[in-house]
This record gives sequence, structure tokens and C-alpha cells, in this order.
Amino acid sequence: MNPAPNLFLVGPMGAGKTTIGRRVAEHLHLPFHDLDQIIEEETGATIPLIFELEGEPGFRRREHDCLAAMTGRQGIVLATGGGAVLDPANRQLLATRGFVVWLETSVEQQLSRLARDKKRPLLAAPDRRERLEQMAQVRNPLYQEVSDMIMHSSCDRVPQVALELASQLERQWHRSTTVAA
Ligand SMILES: Nc1ncnc2c1ncn2[C@@H]1O[C@H](COP(=O)(O)OP(=O)(O)O)[C@@H](O)[C@H]1O
Ligand SMILES: O=C(O)C1=C[C@@H](OP(=O)(O)O)[C@@H](O)[C@H](O)C1
Ligand SMILES: [Mg+2]
Repeated sequence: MNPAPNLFLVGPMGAGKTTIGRRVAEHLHLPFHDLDQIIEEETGATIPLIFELEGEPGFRRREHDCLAAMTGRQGIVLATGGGAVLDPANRQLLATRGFVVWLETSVEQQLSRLARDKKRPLLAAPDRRERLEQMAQVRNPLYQEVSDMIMHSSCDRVPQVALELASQLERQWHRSTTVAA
């Protein structure tokens, strides 16, 4: 287990990394950051506009730079974007610089939560279900590879998942510091 005092959330679009991450940070009394939001602030453009002007490769370069900078901090909760794990260098940074939680959810839940979403360019496909299933096939092994813990977020509501995750983390971190001491 990675005992570093950072919490990094990975997982697919609509898993709740941004919304649950913010609440978990409150429970843990740690500052919260969202990678996509930082990219938008630093670029001065929305994610859809970055994809439109620079394509996915341009977005991934910005995502990598931002992730490298943010994972260098100490004591933060960082929500990543669903595709951040695609880059092996990002996986290395996440795995070595913090405790990584895979927020796992079903394609069914993603479809329902993101039904009205217009801010995720990779969802702009004729068949969203097929797109999400294809992404899961490629990405799930990468979430698995990089994570220290899996949290299922399919059924419960945001506050319950956040509270449960925060208490699990407190237990885990407490255990690792007492074992190490
Ligand atoms: N466990 C959950 N139960 C119900 N709704 C959820 C849950 N997790 C996320 N949501 C909702 O799904 C949408 C996408 O969540 P978001 O945090 O943006 O996901 P991500 O950052 O992983 O893409 C939001 O409207 C959020 O309120
Ligand atoms: O899965 C992906 O490749 C992406 C997920 C998005 O973040 P969320 O996972 O927070 O929706 C955002 O980074 C971008 O649209 C690309
Ligand atoms: Mg998000």
C-alpha cells in the first residue's frame, strides 16, 4: 500500500471523482483540486474548446503537465479526468506520489448520470453505450494497475459514498501509520 499523504481519484466519466472527491476532502480536512478545472483555468478555455482546437493529443499534453505539477504537492485530494491513466508517465506519478482510489461504477450508471452532459467531448458518439463499454475495456486494467483501493459508487448517493470512502481511508491510513511506527 502506498502511504503518501495525497489522495488521487481515478475512474471513468461519471464515477463521481469531482463531486465525491470534493466531499471526501472536506471530511479529511484536505484541500481539494480537480485536474480538469485547473486545466481550464490555466488554459483559459473549456475542455470542449481545447478538444476542438488542439484535439485529444493537445488535451492529453496539458493534462500530463498539470498532473505532474499537482502530484508534486503534499496533502491534497486530486480528482483526475477519466483518461488521465492512459499515459504510462501519469500512472507512474499517481502510483508513486499518493494513495490512489479507483471510483468504480457501471456503464448503466454512467449513461444515466451523464444523459444530459454536453461538456465531455468523448461522449459525443452516436452510440454512447458502445463508446463507454469500449473505453472501459481499455481503461479498467489501467485503473486496476494504478489503484491502491477500489470504491464502488454505483448504488449509493454522493454523500454516503463520500462518507464511506473517507472513513475507509482514515482506517487504512491509521493502520499503516501504526504498523510503520
Ligand atoms: N454515487 C453517485 N450517486 C448519484 N449521482 C452521482 C454519484 N456520483 C456522481 N454522481 C453524479 O454524476 C454526475 C457526474 O459526476 P462527476 O463528479 O462529475 O463525475 P466524474 O468527475 O467522475 O466524471 C454529477 O451530476 C454527480 O452529481
Ligand atoms: O474520460 C476522459 O478521457 C475524459 C474525462 C473527463 O473528466 P471526467 O472523468 O471528470 O468526466 C475530461 O478529463 C475529458 O472530457 C476526458
Ligand atoms: Mg470530473
